[in-house]
Amino acid sequence: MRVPFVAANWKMNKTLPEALDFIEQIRGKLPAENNVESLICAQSLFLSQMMTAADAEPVKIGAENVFWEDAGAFTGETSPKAVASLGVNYVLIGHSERRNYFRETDEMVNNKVRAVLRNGMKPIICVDETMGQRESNEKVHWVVSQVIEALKGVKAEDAAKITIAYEPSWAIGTAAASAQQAEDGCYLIRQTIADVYNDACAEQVRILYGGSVKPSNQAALMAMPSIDGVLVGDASLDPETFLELVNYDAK
Ligand SMILES: O=C[C@H](O)COP(=O)(O)O
Repeated sequence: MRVPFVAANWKMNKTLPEALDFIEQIRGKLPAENNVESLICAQSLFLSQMMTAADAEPVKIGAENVFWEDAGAFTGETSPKAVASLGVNYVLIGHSERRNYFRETDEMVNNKVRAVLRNGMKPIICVDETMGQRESNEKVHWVVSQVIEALKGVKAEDAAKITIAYEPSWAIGTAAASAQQAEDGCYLIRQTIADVYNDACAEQVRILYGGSVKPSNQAALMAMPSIDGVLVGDASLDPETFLELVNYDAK
């Protein structure tokens, strides 16, 4: 049984006071984590303070990125080992903004996925798709190849710790994919995991949809059989809206 998952990606937004104020505003209003797992991924520089502030709350705090080496001469990078030492559970890997603006390749994504797992954390692997790729008839679907490449060298027992987010960049910050388009992408990802590993593993992996999710379109998305949750950017920045998203099944 996969627990529904609502994950916020704050991206490069909020100062430390704003982040801590957000935690105060959601305090005591979150669903129990065995009903809906909730997560806020924020800038690494204030993860520690957020972890402390949210310690007694069911919401988890995650990172938006890490480097693939644990330590060394990599000025300005964020060590996965250091992030794990804070007690962080989840790390977003391979977000389309990282792939597009910072030229992260499938190989880098794979290295980061393995670094996150090696340090006892859980990766949320984002796979992208442009409208051009969606409409082309390439033999190997773009989404499929990103999943296969991201999971190279990952053992089946670790694969169950992974979450995959289908985030077509044509739907980020613009108009969301329809629930059926989102379902098609998530279904394809689950089939790919079954092909790479097996059906039991594919049944355990949670698959999220991301791209212009709001309280108004969330229910239709989450009703789809292959969609276990949502990864939310803009709409997650407002505490009241975030509460609506995580308490979607209490409406
Ligand atoms: O990680 C989140 C996605 O980039 C979606 O962002 P958005 O909800 O602002 O479209």
